[in-house]
Amino acid sequence: MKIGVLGAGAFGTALAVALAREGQEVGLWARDPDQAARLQTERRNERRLPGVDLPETVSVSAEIASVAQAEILLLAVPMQQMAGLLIQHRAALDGRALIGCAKGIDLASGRGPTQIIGEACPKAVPAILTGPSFAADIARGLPTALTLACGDDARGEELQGALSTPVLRLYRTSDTVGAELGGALKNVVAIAAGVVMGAGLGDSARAALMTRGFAEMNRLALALGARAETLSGLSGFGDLVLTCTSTQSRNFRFGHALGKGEAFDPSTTVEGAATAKAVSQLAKKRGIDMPIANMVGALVDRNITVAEAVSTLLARPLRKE
Ligand SMILES: NC(=O)C1=CN([C@@H]2O[C@H](COP(=O)(O)OP(=O)(O)OC[C@H]3O[C@@H](n4cnc5c(N)ncnc54)[C@H](O)[C@@H]3O)[C@@H](O)[C@H]2O)C=CC1
Ligand SMILES: O=C(CO)COP(=O)(O)O
Repeated sequence: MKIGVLGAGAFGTALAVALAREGQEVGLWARDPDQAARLQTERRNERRLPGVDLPETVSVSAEIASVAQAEILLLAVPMQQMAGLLIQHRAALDGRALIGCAKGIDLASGRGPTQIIGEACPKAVPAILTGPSFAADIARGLPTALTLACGDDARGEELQGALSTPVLRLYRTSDTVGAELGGALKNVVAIAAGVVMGAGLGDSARAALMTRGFAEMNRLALALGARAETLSGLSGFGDLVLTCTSTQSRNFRFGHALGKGEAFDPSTTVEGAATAKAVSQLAKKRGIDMPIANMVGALVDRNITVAEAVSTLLARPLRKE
């Protein structure tokens, strides 16, 4: 089955490499014609995925219409760009199996990837691929387990089969809400974990933060219709552990810089920054308590200092676990 990957950043390139290595024919779309031409001739994406060669079965193009002819399309662009991309290229994309790979909530609409896909492309089959997986690990062929969520379970099963490889193991669910909220919310908690470590508060504080962050993730996700077991799976708990404990995570590193009072490269994709604000808005509307997400949103906007954020969290009333 031919696969198209839209977005030639770290994750899109890594997925293209992993699938092509198994003999799949993969079209990779880069919106910038110069970048597409460079990737096609140099066979490397040194900026986003250094040191990894593109297999011969990956063809790179800046023409979305040709890549969009594939049976399965993976959308590997940042969350805040996804709605615009789908609307701009609706004619080429509607009616296809569109698998969102972004981990976030759209700040303008409060929606996650599958809802954004469904609204922009009503005839598409929306799905999401998420779970603990650094692009660099996938590209190196290291073993990785992911969650593929599709509301139509029969289509989900087809996609699971088409996108699994011996080292890329996809588990399947029909709980798209849980899968996308797990991936989005863990990025917010990963920023907070980075802040804790950057500010020198220690491993015990990070463990406490992760645990209370997980409680917060569940609170919002269950209120929005997610299943608890999805949040306890790869897309929630699994990815929370990965991103809160690894310096490979950009969200963690961004938080670490905040905690240390250091600058951070603004061109780096940090999904949890906008998503913290989107989450705070969603939670506020529903009267759900999300103290960690609120703090991360305030820190990102520089409305509060790290010291104030920590003392506010520690001063909350004592309560039952
Ligand atoms: N890098 C990783 O390890 C993983 C990333 N993800 C998710 O994948 C998504 C993308 O992340 P990365 O690839 O890592 O980011 P990245 O920053 O490496 O690449 C993003 C790419 O999207 C392109 N892009 C941005 N707006 C676009 C638009 N409107 N049209 C076309 N292309 C556009 C950029 O040019 C860039 O090539 C994020 O939501 C991230 O959370 C998920 C799992 C792992
Ligand atoms: O989602 C990821 C790993 O599962 C990648 O995390 P970062 O976006 O924080 O680098």
